[in-house]
Amino acid sequence: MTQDQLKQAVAQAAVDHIRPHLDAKSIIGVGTGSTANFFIEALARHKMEFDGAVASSEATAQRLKVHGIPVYDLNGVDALEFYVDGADESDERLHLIKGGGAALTREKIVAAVARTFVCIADASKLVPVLGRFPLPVEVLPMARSHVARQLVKLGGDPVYREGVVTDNGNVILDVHNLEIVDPVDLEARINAIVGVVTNGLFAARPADLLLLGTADGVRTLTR
Ligand SMILES: O=C[C@H](O)[C@H](O)[C@H](O)COP(=O)(O)O
Repeated sequence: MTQDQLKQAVAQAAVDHIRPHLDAKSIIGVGTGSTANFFIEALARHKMEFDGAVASSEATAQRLKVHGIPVYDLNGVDALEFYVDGADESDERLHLIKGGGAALTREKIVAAVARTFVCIADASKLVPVLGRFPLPVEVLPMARSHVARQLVKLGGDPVYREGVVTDNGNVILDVHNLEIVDPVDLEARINAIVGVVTNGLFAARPADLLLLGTADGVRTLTR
């Protein structure tokens, strides 16, 4: 199976998981990236079964609209039962690294509102210890050098993601070579640096369910 087929399989599994819980008033949180895009395609086939979606990026909002799914502003939404999104890495406890597509801040906000965060990923994303994937940190542009110096003090090698501006008008530092022994602690320490908007560790609020695409089928991991 190709990686895209694995992503398609988990996207379909996520739709199968949430469908029994949908009604005409349901609004679904939708993530960003290639795996989330497969989810949008699969979800669109059932667009008459729910009300609409909240998007974690401008790109996702655009794609949802193209598929005929109404997009709502998160501020007007009281509750989200589900948030479905991919990840760059997950450990067995469903702590994640996200932000390879620079959408981490809005993703973290939508995930915080959702009651259930369903993560969808192909098997290559499951790792024993987080950190092989460089950790994305969204930073206010004027604080870039200051934040980079603080990240070096934490043991990382930050690299400015040239040419990338987030949907929020900020920049990204990708932090290489971090030893992520305690993801919850590191998430909080990086977020405490002045100028950081947020970082791509989803550890204080991990996924609730990981649907993992493997050659033998979709594996379900829970916390
Ligand atoms: O900013 C992007 C997101 O965190 C994505 O969910 C993550 O990068 C995974 O993307 P993909 O499904 O394309 O591997």
